[in-house]
Amino acid sequence: MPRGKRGGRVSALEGGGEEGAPPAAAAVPSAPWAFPQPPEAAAEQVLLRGIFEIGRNSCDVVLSERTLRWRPIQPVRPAGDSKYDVLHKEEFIELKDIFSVKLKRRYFATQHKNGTLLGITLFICLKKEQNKLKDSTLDLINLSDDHCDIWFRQFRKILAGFSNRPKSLKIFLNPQSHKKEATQVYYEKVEPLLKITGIKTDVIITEYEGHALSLLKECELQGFDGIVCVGGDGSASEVAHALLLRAQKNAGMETDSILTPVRAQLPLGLIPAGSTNVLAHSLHGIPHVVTATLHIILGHLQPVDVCTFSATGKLLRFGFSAMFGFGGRTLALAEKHRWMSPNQRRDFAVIKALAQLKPEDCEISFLPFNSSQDLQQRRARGSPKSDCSDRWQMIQGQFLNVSIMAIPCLCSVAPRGLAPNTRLNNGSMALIIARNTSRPEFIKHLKRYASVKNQFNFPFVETYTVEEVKVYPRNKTGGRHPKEEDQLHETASEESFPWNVDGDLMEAASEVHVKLHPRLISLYGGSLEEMIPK
Ligand SMILES: Nc1ncnc2c1ncn2[C@@H]1O[C@H](COP(=O)(O)OP(=O)(O)OP(=O)(O)O)[C@@H](O)[C@H]1O
Repeated sequence: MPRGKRGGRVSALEGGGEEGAPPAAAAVPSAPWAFPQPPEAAAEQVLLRGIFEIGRNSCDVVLSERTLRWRPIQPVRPAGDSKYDVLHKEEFIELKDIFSVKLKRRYFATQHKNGTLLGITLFICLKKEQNKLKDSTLDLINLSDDHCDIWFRQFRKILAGFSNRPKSLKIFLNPQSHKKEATQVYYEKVEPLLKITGIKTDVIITEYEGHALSLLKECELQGFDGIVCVGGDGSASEVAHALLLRAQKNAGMETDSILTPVRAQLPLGLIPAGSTNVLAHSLHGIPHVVTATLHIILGHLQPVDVCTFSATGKLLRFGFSAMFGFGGRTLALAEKHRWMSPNQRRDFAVIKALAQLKPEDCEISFLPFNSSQDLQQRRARGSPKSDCSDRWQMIQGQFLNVSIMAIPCLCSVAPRGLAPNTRLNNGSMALIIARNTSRPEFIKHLKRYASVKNQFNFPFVETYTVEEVKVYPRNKTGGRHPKEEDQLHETASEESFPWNVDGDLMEAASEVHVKLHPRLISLYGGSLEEMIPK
């Protein structure tokens, strides 16, 4: 039955709603955790049926296995009055969008206990435009204690049945992120929602770079259902790396050389509060604090691909994306000017790196992604490495920038993503290479990221879908002018090259080996495939 005729999804319940906004049912396409259509009422077992006042109408309310439906009770109507059908249409919410229930009471000014019962308040998650989630409430008014008690218990029972929702979270908060607003973001927007839901929290305010990493090596995680990071990409990536490192240690693996790492034991939630929030943006389709919080509360989990970065056979770190060449130098310059505001130092670093634009003489070997089922199965069985040795390809030359990305890397300057053809968990990475070209051509390529045009449609840009990459800078100093040398030393230490790994500076002296590990970590978030492109 078409949804429009059946009725709307809690459209009238948002306390007047947003001005000019269409009803939620019409405006909100289904997300991956939503049924595209409400389940047929007839097919569902009815759990409770009763009368509540909803939005000033006395309603016939039906609670079934998956939905809560209500329809205003109509007086006997003149036959054939079709207006009534439209005015008194059925509305519904899906139970999986409810995240808390409370008894609603009225208290007088001096009263702190035993207020007058008014009914039940449901706390629900609404899907809005552009992948945004919003919290809202639905009041079911009925003054009868017995009536409300039965319904309240039933809602509590339903909520307890969502076993994937976290009950206890360990939270790492970087107070220095962006313009130092992470603390305010957490206490004003995140904590109130966690409190309403009854989620227990242990909040740790990080004191220095690497603090979360060192705490996560040792701290007690028994009893926690997930970890949350409040901050930007640097913090998020540090916590993800720490969680994965801990998982390897717990599994008794040598963390120096990890070929097939084990999965992280706890899921990670990312609350975007930094100057760059590429990870959270890629995960949620939007860098929005309430959306991120609601994904955590509702236990929406996404398995996400992760890379290992190794040099001379030793693990350097886990990460989701990397840039070498222009991207690495820009970050190195920005880090040297930390005293500037985040936006200032980013703009300054981009301009300076462009002014000093230099290609890197490199050899790049890569293993192209092979999606064939046979190969995937052989790999799952742990077949020897030699199986794919003949598939390695090698390119060499002068490269301005090399990007290796396991996730789409959505951000404000590239709303479709730095690697728009990659997904969070498609088992492959994008290798994007910009060969040497003139500065104006390279700038044109960079500017394309912000537009809807294809940023890769340049003769000097090559893209590959890969599983592994080895980047070998051939000669750091050979043939350079002394002045160029000085400029290089401004961006990296003597014998190493700057890499930008998830917005963090990583310096590596020799060949860096990047390998993709499918679905290595679970992050709280929606699936980008199902999200609405901007
Ligand atoms: N109390 C602290 N003081 C200084 N640095 C910290 C502190 N806590 C964490 N850090 C480090 O700050 C770095 C950057 O933080 P984060 O990514 O959260 O913010 P950001 O504003 O996005 O940063 P950036 O300007 O680097 O993009 C992280 O690498 C993190 O380890």
